[in-house]
Amino acid sequence: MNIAALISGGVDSAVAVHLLCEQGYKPDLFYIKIGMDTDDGLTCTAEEDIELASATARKYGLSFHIVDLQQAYWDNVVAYTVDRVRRGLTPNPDVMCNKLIKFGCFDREAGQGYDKIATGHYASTLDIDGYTWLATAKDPVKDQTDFLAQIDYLQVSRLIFPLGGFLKEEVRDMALKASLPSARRKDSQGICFLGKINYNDFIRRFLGERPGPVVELETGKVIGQHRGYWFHTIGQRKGLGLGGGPWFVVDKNVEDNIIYVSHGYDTEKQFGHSFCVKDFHFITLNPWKEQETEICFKIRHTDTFQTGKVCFAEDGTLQVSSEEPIQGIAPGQFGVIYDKDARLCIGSGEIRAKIY
Ligand SMILES: Nc1ncnc2c1ncn2[C@@H]1O[C@H](COP(=O)(O)OP(=O)(O)OP(=O)(O)O)[C@@H](O)[C@H]1O
Repeated sequence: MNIAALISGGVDSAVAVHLLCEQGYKPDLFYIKIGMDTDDGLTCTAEEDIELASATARKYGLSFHIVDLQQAYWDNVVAYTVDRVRRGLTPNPDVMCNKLIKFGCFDREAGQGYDKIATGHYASTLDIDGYTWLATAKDPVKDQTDFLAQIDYLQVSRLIFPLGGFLKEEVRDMALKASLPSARRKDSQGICFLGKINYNDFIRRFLGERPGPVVELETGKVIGQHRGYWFHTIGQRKGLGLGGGPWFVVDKNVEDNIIYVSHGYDTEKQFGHSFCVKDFHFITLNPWKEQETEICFKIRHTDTFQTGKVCFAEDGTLQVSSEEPIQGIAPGQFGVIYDKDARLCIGSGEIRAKIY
């Protein structure tokens, strides 16, 4: 089998390569460049990544290639991110990077001659009745299926995730035992293009600042000032600069540039019981036969799943409801739906609205 392995310079993808080699495969290794060379302050730690990735390739006698997808990344993922933030929504660049760059543009540029594409994601695949499904990882804390929930059937049926059956500690142990060049490297944090800079600086660069009031939802009282609604997301607690907290962002008025907050950990306003998703994307197929089906779901990257039910409204909108309170439902976030046992990831869609 002909395998292309995506390697980042981090410990996870190096162990994925190690495991493939132990199974007798000789994958070709690919590093994707997505930082912007010409753009001060907005580059990733590419040099160190490339050094460690190529050292792993040398250790196993594998070929190593660099694929430059910087322009595609900026045209697709950065453009999507700025568009959503401008509209007052909460984007998820990692989801779009997987869909459009790692498994989209990469495939068109370099991946086409390969039977399988391997990555160091914590996820797995399961074949059931002749269909391949995206499935969760053994390590619930590291599970990354929520970041993969926009990939399509062609993509999932060609992917392999060698780390799916391991816990993070086991992966770190394997890296140390095999003396991998990246064994002692710290985990990377989220969004690559933000590698070195702060998210607010990134947003400020595109959208500038526009001061406006912070209003207490219950009383209508102005209790502070913000620098632009795009710096704040529903569910946010930190970085509001208000005394006497905790305060949570519970709503935004984009037209009038108002941020609404509510006080206290238990403030009901930060919870909902239901939300709707437009244009829900099924990764493999629609498995729901009943009008209403029990499922698990996530609306952000957490290590626990919530339980609930889904049904389709007449206009094709998917409605997700839960008896447990759902914290910080923010339009733009991906609602990721799993089967009832949180084993299979069924698909995802952007949250349109919280339903009261
Ligand atoms: N720049 C890159 N080039 C090629 N593949 C990448 C790159 N960045 C990430 N990947 C692939 O995507 C997988 C998930 O990346 P992510 O950054 O979300 O997780 P991670 O746990 O930090 O992985 P790692 O420890 O391998 O860096 C990586 O294991 C790797 O296979």
